[in-house]
Amino acid sequence: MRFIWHYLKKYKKLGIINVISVFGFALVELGIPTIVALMIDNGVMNNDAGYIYKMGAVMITISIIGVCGTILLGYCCAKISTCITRDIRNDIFEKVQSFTAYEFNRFGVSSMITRTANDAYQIQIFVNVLLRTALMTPVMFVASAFMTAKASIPLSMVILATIPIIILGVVYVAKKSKPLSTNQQNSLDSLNRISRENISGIRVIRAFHNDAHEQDRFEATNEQFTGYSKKLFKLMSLTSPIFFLLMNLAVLAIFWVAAILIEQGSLPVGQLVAFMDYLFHAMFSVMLFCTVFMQYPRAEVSAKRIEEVLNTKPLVENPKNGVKEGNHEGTLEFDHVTFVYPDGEEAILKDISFRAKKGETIAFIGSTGSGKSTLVNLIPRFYDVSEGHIYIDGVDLRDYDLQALRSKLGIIPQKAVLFSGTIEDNIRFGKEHASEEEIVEAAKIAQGYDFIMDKEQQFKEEITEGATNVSGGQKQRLSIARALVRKAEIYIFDDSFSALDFKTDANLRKALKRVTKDSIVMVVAQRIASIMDADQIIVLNEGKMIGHGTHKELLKNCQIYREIALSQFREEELANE
Ligand SMILES: Nc1ncnc2c1ncn2[C@@H]1O[C@H](COP(=O)(O)OP(=O)(O)OP(=O)(O)O)[C@@H](O)[C@H]1O
Repeated sequence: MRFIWHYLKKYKKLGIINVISVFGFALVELGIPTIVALMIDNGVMNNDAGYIYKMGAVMITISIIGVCGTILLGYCCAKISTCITRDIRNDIFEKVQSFTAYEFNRFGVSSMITRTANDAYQIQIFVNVLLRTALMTPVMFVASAFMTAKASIPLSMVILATIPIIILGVVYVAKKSKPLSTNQQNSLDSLNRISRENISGIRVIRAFHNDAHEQDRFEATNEQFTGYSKKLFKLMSLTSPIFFLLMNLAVLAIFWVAAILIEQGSLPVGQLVAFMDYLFHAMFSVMLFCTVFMQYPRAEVSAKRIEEVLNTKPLVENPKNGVKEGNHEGTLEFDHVTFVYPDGEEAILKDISFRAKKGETIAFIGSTGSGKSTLVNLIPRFYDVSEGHIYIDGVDLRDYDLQALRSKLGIIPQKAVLFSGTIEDNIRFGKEHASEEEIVEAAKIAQGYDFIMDKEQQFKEEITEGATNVSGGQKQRLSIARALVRKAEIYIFDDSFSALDFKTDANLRKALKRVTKDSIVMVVAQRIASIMDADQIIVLNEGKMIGHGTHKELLKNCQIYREIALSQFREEELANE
């Protein structure tokens, strides 16, 4: 409830209008039966047509006020509940932006989507019901209970007897529905995860003939989700008929007592009609309140799941008053860096030290799993070092404002990711206000210009979801162009040349040389040919630097580098270098 209150506070004005319309609505709902009673007892019984017309006019006026109140109430409830859901979604999205891979792994992408969409929607439903009924029902209940007691004390006693039974029933339903709601939301997470995996991995599933297995897996989880949903709906749908049964029994008892009272002459007929109306409102208020109470556990589960995301402290935090610029020398330095993944035990990088300056290309090579990607991922602070320091222009990365730090970098990740939109949009992602010339130049350096011009719409060609209408190499070239357009101080090519053919790779490196004179270029590669021109090459093995030098130096003094080189070139080719 604290969570919902936190968001409700923002909409105070609408909340006040909501409360006023609730009171107006209650006044109208209870005013009509009073007028009907007066009409019957004073007008019909005394044959006074003038009195009936007068009361009829009052009734119409009150009804019009009632309609206006109801419309206003509906408007306020809808506006507040949808705005709150929008705010929650925005907050989740903003929070998720600050997450590192560790937090993503902790929640899972599918669960994060369910929390943003489905859990936020559960809150919307609850807030809507809460504003519409939770405020109205106590008002209606107290007022109609007062009116029923005023109309007839003996008849009111009959209703009083049914209330404890209703309360007990509601508490029982609320207790039962909470674990069911938790299980339902968790199985929805699993269902989304399997759907996601199946849709994105459809080609692999088909290639391995695993369609039937995946179908079974999906059906089992779907069955589980349906099971929990059915139980929950059953529980909810049973409450309504049982409640009406109770209400009808109470009505029966009331008529029985009323018949005796009328016969004794102590209850006028008009009072009975009004009483039945008050009773209906009182009971209906209780029922509506029960609905809020029964929906509360579901909303509570969703609120907890959302709060879990919002209260997560990311491993990497933006420092307050972070440094925006260093000494402008154009240097990058690793100083005795050791790194252990947050959920790991062993160090993946051990005591790494090197220095690079602008205009230089520094390359990293080593067997798979030796820590190359981990090393370059420390520069944009996807993770923080466990020991040691990394400096850019003499400033420790942890002291930089995160946005300022990342704006210095042009990253080309191992797996190229493109977004839906045009080719131009995707390149512009690197620099929002890039001119057309800059975009074309970036595409040319990335060796992407020719294939872009071959497309029907050229730079305006739409990239489909999942970038299925471009090849692996084309995707990679677009992601290189996206990084180049920002004219970064440090470029990080994380095995980005592997999807390119040898000729394109060579042309790209040649073109890069021209435009990266004032930048540091970091290249992670598997192919010696891609890095042999680098100013420094670092050879990694099980997280340790086992070689550091130029291609020629390493051929002479690093056994592992020589072995890698010999696996890709003949001895004579290396000798001719
Ligand atoms: N998020 C993570 N949590 C825990 N361990 C990880 C994580 N990411 C990578 N690792 C481990 O860290 C080690 C180094 O991985 P990394 O991706 O840096 O290697 P690499 O040299 O880039 O390999 P490749 O050439 O195959 O890309 C591997 O043993 C890997 O299993």
